[in-house]
Amino acid sequence: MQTKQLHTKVNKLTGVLTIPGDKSISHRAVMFGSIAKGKTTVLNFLEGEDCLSTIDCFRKMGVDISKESDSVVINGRGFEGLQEPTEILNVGNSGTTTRLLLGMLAGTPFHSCLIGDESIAKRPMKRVTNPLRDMGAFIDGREDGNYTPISIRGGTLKPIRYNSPVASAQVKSAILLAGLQCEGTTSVTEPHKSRDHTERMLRAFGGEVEENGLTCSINGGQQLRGINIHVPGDISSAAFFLVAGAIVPNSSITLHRVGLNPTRTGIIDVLKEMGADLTIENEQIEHFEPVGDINIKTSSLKGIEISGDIIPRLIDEIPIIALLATQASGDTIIKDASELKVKETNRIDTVVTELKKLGASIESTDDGMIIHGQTGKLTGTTVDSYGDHRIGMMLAIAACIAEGQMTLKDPDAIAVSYPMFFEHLNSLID
Ligand SMILES: O=C(O)C1=C[C@@H](OP(=O)(O)O)[C@@H](O)[C@H](O)C1
Ligand SMILES: C=C(OP(=O)(O)O)C(=O)O
Repeated sequence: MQTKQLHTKVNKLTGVLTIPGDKSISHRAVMFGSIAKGKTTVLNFLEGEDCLSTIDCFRKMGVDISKESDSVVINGRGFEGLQEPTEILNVGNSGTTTRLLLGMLAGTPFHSCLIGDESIAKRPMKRVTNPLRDMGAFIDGREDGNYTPISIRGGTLKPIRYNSPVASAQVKSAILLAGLQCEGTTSVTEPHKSRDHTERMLRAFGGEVEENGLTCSINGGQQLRGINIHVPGDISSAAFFLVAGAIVPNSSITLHRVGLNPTRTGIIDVLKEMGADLTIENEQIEHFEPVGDINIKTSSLKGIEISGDIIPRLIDEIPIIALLATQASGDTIIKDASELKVKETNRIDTVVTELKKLGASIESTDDGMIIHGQTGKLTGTTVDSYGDHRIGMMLAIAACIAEGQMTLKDPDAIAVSYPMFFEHLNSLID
């Protein structure tokens, strides 16, 4: 197992960063580009391992995808251009690849088999395989199609009206992508609004999707056309530096061209409510997603409650929010977040275990955690990412305010979403 010595107790973090491309949007750009007709050019594509897994899967289905100096170019030939893969499709560590791909393959007239890494093999897939079976796909896998390896043979699909028990963009997107391949109207209703990148991108590719409150509907048989996309910086990656800027003394960090899609900006709302010194400039819509520049300075913070509708808007940021809360006065209570248990790790357990090792006062609850802020200094020790990129990055930011030495096990996991993370962090350290 690889380990990395982390920078501890840094004096300040200052500088400007351009955050790498959004992971959710990069996945979708390759997927929609593959099922559209014509050329799609993607600028600022995230070269993280998860998105590379998506490219690899579509190449195995015969899609011509090339990497140019500053872009990825996809020559789409429509759904009918996808070919039966002769090899297993390896989704790596990526839940988004697995679930959206299953939605696409639900209607393709061939067989495919999906495998991934150890973490993917533990993530529940029935949330998509059940509704896709109801639509007419033939699916098998471990525990009746709940876990990879999963094999799928596309069928002649019929539309459904699906009431999703979870607010999940992966579930919503999988069903909409299957709905695109059947006659009639398919709709998905979710308990809270999840990220809407699929809906925005479908429209940008010339498709139509209706949104009515918490329900999204799509008509089958639409033909998408290739487009040019400039992927915004990933707010989920920016979050690590937003928190770092707020908690490291004497800091001021500016992040350029960060995606500010309202279904993703829960982290900004939380930082502001906790009292962070944060400003946003140059807000504009680029292509079909809002972007802007964010500045954050060392801040005096107070604990808050985070629950309900905001949870899907910051679900991937909860590990770094937990660290933020250790530096705030009073308690921060995170509720309604049991989805954390089915991410790359059980993020309630891994966050609480690792922050406790550093001396934080934090406890897990059934659907979240309670953090008692400012109860003492964090002290360096050996910590573990458990192969989860977001846990690894949270711990590297924790090191910046910890005393003593700190070693991170399995730092390479970070390349899943942010291969340049340590270069970017080092560039801000005095
Ligand atoms: O659709 C997407 O791109 C994603 C949706 C979220 O998952 P869920 O749909 O499971 O909430 C998120 O946690 C994941 O990182 C990316
Ligand atoms: C949960 C995540 O991604 P995925 O579901 O695509 O593995 C994440 O990036 O935090």
